[in-house]
Amino acid sequence: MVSFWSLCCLIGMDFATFHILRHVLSRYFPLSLALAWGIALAQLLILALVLLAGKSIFRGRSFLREDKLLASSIVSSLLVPSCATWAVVFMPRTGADLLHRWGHLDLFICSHLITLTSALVWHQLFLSGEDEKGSSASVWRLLALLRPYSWRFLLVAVFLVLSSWGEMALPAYTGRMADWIHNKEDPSIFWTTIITLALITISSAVTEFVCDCIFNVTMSLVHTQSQGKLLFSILKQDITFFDTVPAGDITSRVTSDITAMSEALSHTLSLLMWYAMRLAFLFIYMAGLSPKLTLFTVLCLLIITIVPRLSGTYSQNLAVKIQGSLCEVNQVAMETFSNMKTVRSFANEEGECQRYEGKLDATYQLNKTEALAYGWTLVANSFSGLALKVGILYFGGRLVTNEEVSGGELVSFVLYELQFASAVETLLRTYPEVRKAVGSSQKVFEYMDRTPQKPPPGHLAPSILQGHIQFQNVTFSYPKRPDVPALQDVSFDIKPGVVTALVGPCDAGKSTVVNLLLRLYEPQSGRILLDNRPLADYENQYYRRKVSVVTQVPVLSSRTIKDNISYGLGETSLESVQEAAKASDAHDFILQRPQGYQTGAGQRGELLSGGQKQRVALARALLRDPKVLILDDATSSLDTDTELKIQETLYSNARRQTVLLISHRMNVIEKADHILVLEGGQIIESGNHEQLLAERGSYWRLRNRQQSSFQRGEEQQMM
Ligand SMILES: Nc1ncnc2c1ncn2[C@@H]1O[C@H](COP(=O)(O)OP(=O)(O)OP(=O)(O)O)[C@@H](O)[C@H]1O
Repeated sequence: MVSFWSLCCLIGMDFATFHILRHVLSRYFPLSLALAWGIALAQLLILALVLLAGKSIFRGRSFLREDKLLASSIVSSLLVPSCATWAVVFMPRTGADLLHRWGHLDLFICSHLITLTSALVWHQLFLSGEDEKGSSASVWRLLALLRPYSWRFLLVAVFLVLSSWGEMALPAYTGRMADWIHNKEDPSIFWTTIITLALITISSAVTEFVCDCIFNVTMSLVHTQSQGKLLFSILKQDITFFDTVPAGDITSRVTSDITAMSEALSHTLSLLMWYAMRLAFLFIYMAGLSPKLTLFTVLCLLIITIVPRLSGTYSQNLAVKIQGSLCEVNQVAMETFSNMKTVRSFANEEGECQRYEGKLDATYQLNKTEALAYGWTLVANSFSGLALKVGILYFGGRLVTNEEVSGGELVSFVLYELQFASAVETLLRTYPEVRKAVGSSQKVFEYMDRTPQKPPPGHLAPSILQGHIQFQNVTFSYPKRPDVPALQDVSFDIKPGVVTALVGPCDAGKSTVVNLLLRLYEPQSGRILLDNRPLADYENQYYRRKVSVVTQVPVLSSRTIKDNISYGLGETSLESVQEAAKASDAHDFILQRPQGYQTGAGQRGELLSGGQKQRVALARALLRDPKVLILDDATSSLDTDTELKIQETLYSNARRQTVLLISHRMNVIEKADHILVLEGGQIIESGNHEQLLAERGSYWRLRNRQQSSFQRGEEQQMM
């Protein structure tokens, strides 16, 4: 909206320019239409120049910045000359009178009031401005959700028309009864009227029932489908999205936002439909009875709809803020529950409670403001509705006394008017809810419309894969830390069918290599090839089957151990699961459980120890018989014996599989066929164990450091 001060300035400038121009020009020219147009155009030119100058001088500030002021200047400058021209052509006396009064204060105020009212009505009917464009776009997006069910809504519309039409019967027949009583007509008319009225009322109730049923069933279908669609859109996002958007935020969108959106949509849509249809019928019937009174009603209606529009914008902004605040509350709760052991071990339950209460308090403050805003909206709406009723009754009363309508018609009209006013009131009350639904839907649509930032899916799925991996000048930084490269110009080969070890101090970038190999992220520059083809060329499912990873802290889910091992493979035989478990040395401990492979692993695998989880995860990777097996510190929780057993399996397998081994334990690394040393995101050494020791470089230092700390530990134990 144009700011108050900008408007005051415009009116002031308008007044000043008009009077100066009139004073100067009327000295030389007689008062005529030509002079009026001359002054108006000169005035418009000056105002436009001042507005343009103000816009460039006060760039970035709201003062005098709005383009809408130009439209207002055009209307206010040209209004009187245009009216005078029309009047001179069609009503010469009025035209002369208008020209004569031109420049007087009353006409000046009147012309500006007309400009202001037109601007308000224009603003009311045709949304403009950036925010509002956004909301109207969301309203269309909301309605687009209903498009697949168009035929159902067509049916709803048919029943709606029938039922609303039936509702018009009561006032019409009441009017007829009033005329019948007044004129003492034939008694049979009384019974005919009553029976017809009863039949129409019953039919209207039945059609309303059918309409309600179809509508509610359709809306719950819309809700379910939108929820599924939203979850699907989120799941297909790139990992960067999950890195940057807090989990609480995402959960909030899938649960509370979409529910709020659907509920508001179904509730407000049904109200809007019913009352809009009723209004249409009431308008037709009222216009049939008294066009004058109907015109008066509609004009009043246009003016009072400005109130909900203003409060609706405020409610919408508040709704967005409340949703954001709720997300933060959820985020704190989720973070606390998922780190419960850490919270307990640092005895920080009270601290977490305080953090949660702090976030809740912010939400409470916003809710309080929302409650006040809602209360104010209700008061403003009922006040405007009441003003409309009083106005209509006053104007209607005058029509009766002027005998422009009959007694029965007046009764019908008053009944229609009351229904009309209550329908308007309901629509006004519904309006902030529409804005609230739009507020909730904006974020939901933001997620639904988000295009994942990943390369298009590949289709390569060769029957024979060597498992040769090449990193060629790869540079990568995480989206959360775009300025700090985790890998810098890294190039190396992982030869097929051999065990390659990646070693380096903490934060060297070892897990980042794994993340890139898993295609969780895309490098900013350089290429990663598998059998000389970029990773993105491979079909996703194929790639996930051929490249398997076991991480240091494997994530298991709350299903049986067998199902955890065969995760993502569908129906798998127990024999093949057992074979994989034997290879990862998990078979024995699984059989010791009362239910063997059917034992539940607990939520996130909490019923298993760290070492057991690692062995189950290793079995899960081995079951897929991948061509490339990546072990990212995957045996760190195992004892030496178990680790040795697993190593034997890997090395015996090595002729068939490419293995990338990442470990901090040098005794695990030294047996690898090829060793890469990574430091500060760069490959600084490569070769086999003996070659690297001979170089006496970083690898040599790492090994010595580990050996001396190991010896120190043993000495301390012996003391
Ligand atoms: N998701 C992430 N977002 C932002 N930065 C990250 C992310 N993951 C890792 N990093 C940063 O990238 C760098 C390399 O981390 P990476 O986990 O690859 O090292 P690492 O060699 O595997 O370490 P460690 O041996 O301790 O596991 C570190 O500086 C780390 O802080």
